[in-house]
Amino acid sequence: MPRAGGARQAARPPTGRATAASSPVLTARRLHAHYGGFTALDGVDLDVFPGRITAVVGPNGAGKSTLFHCLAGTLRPARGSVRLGGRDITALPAHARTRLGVARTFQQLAVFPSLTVAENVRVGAEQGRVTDPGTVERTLRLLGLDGPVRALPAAGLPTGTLRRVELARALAGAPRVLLLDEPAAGLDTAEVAALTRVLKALAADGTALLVVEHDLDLVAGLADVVHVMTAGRIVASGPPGRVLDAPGSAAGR
Ligand SMILES: Nc1ncnc2c1ncn2[C@@H]1O[C@H](COP(=O)(O)OP(=O)(O)OP(=O)(O)O)[C@@H](O)[C@H]1O
Repeated sequence: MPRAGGARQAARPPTGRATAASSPVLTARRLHAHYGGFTALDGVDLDVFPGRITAVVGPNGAGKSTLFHCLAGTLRPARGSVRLGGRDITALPAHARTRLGVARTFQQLAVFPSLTVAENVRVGAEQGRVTDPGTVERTLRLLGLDGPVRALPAAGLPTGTLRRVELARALAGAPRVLLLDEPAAGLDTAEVAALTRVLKALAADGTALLVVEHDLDLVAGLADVVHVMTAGRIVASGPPGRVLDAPGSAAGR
């Protein structure tokens, strides 16, 4: 992945346009979710700010994916609310949230194998908040997909490239909020470094990012604020240096 232009060197504190945006764009309040009799989310509050990278970490089974699904609209919480800007979107399905500017990537890659790279990205543009052909080209360039690879079918491309295609697809609709589920899964060290630069550049440009990630070193180098989940609750929040390295941290670094 090529260097993204304008990437910030440091993620903290937010700079540029982001500084003025002090109110959260996406908020979750008192979210509860159950699977049968099992409580997976037990009153989660979360704020996602424009121009910042917010990370959620925690041990297996903590409820991270359940929270992610509630934000993306693929799971309805039993109680609590999700708001985008001032609007209550708790009852809106995923595609309606995408239209309003909440884009996501998937832990299991989700691209159309028979479509080319550029066609996949165009699909994302059509599903998003803004349909602007220029956005597709800009996004392909940002992710280093504007060379010959743009005309190749997605089927058979390496994981690192497909992760970029998926990210490009999510970005092509010019989202206000980008939800990333394990974005570094399957990437090598160089690809993770390149991904980090792209995500920081997006945040510097004002996008709100939420990352659910197992790789705590990536989170340490990426996030402005980290929330640690355990047993369906957020048990610690703060800058990565404070939260991840705290003695006995539930983040487990
Ligand atoms: N569809 C389901 N049916 C029943 N239980 C589920 C279901 N999905 C998740 N759970 C349970 O809910 C709890 C939270 O799961 P969740 O996947 O949200 O955790 P997680 O923090 O994302 O874990 P991981 O890091 O392993 O992905 C776990 O105990 C899990 O077994």
